[in-house]
Amino acid sequence: MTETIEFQAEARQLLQLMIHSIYSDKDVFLRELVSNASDALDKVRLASYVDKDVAVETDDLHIELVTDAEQRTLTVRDNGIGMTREEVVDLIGTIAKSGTAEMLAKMREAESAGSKEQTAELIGQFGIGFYSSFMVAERVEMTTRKAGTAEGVHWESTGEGTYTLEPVPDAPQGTAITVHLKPEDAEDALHDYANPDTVRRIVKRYSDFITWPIRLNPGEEEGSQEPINSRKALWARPQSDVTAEEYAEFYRHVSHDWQEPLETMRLSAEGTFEYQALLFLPSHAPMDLFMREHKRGVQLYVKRVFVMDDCEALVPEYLRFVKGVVDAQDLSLNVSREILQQDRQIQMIRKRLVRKVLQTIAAMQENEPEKYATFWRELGRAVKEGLLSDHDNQKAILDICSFPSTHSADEPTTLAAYKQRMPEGQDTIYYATGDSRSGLENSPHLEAFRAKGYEVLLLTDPVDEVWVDVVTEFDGTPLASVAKGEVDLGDETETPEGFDDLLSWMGTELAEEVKEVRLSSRLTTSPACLVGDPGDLTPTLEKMYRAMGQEPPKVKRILELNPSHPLVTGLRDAQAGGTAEKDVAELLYGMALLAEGGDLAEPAAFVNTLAARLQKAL
Ligand SMILES: Nc1ncnc2c1ncn2[C@@H]1O[C@H](COP(=O)(O)OP(=O)(O)OP(=O)(O)O)[C@@H](O)[C@H]1O
Repeated sequence: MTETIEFQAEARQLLQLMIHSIYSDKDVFLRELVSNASDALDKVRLASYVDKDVAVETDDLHIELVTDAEQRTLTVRDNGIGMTREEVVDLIGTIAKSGTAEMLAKMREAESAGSKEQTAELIGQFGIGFYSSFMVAERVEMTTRKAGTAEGVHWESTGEGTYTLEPVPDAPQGTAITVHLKPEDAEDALHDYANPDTVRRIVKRYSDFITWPIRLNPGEEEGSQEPINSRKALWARPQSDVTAEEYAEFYRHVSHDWQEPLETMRLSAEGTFEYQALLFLPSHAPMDLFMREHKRGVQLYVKRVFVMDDCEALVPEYLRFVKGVVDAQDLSLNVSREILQQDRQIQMIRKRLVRKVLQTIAAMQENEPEKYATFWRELGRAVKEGLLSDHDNQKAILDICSFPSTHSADEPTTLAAYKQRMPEGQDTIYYATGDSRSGLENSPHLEAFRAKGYEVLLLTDPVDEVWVDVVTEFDGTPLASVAKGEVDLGDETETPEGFDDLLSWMGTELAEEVKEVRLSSRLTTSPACLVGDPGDLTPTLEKMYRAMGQEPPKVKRILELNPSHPLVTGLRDAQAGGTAEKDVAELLYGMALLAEGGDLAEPAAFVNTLAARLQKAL
């Protein structure tokens, strides 16, 4: 009985992109199929270790490639874990990946802008796996049987909207995918994938490191049982033996990222806790970096046997973009994720891995500033989370951070470089936090700092709002917000006198809005600004809480007045003469709020008060 089922909407859109083949390098479809087959073999071996009773065959695990020039087909077969009917529907008929909708939206944008390269780049970042076979196929057939189950299933589709499913009583364990090839088209870089030489070349190029034997046309006379790949685990080979290209291919295999890695790292330890690791930094932020369900972690192997993907225990959250493999010698293959979190050996490996990554970034910063700049632009936002969570490495993380500042419009600065530029008399690193650079640059809080020639860090990432409360100094120099606490810029000017009555009058009039009214030493041109106490929530943080659906505690701030501003001295005199009115105090407060880019609680009331005042002045 054959069933016809529709692809999920996102899957349909992705398939259309494949069929109309926006990706120029079509050979990669074979890499994707071989990569999936290799994963399936890893899984079946693990299943047999974990549960000795399941009826899985693990005798001759391998991948088979069969070409048929007459029928114009290429078949990729594995005797791995296979899929149940439900899994076929869930895994092949739908795309469960986070970020799909976003990626498709971006892709439509790129397409309507006519940028083919950009579309290809997006799809490369996303990774498309099995669907890439539709770049070269008129039709794809798949027969699969889940290891340990009795019945298989046959899947077939032209990629246009629907697929069919049919039970297969006598399917072998694992998955066979037959690609019915489109005609060869040299101009479109569509090679003859029914030609064994072509297939051999592609496997050598893209899949040589796959540890399972890949056999080409094994049943035939000219075919043989000899694998066409060299099967060496890259992380176990001497470093000098492995080429950059081999690393890059392996990176693609473990990360599903089609772009080159930014950095490759090797580490190993001998003795009681023996392990080897091969790690990569990506050259761009993965789609799901800031999504709740993002993946984290590297693959864990035990004595060359794959144990799990995304091993969280090996990588802290803030380094979730690190990809690669850790191969440990003395762990049980049966380990669960929970046990791993407690395992001493894993904790030690994790510690070293973190140090290695931080050192690699530091070296990049020192020796390859452009590469570092790329890294920081793409992934710095995640790294900064470590300032909060990884206390032991806080200093090392601070060292590799760079921040936009008033020093340069486009080049961020490290804290060390900031310190070197500090003029005589400045003993604090100043920063401002907020939504946008331009908002911060124009905020009244910066006035006195600018006047004194003090550089200010302009921190606009959401995470900046949080780590600044935890990190209080860098190399012995305190960090301070320009919008919090009292500032002492070391000026010898005397405290202006005669404002006490004004301050207490305004304090009373604005008691609903602010907790204190005081004179400011941070203003040169604006009449007033709002500041917080050191532990207070900032307005941006308040907004972030609201955006997450939480109502933060109401924080009253402090209104600071510029004693040399005519509006302030005028109001002082009016107050002394008994003619000051509450609405002027409210206007001053509203102006301070607007100047820092804040939102008025009642904009209409503010405008009415302002209009009435202006009328009087005309
Ligand atoms: N040969 C196979 N044997 C068993 N399961 C497979 C096989 N090929 C694909 N699958 C299953 O289908 C899922 C989807 O495969 P697909 O290639 O589309 O994406 P992926 O490999 O998960 O990720 P990516 O798209 O980034 O390559 C896989 O995660 C796997 O569970």
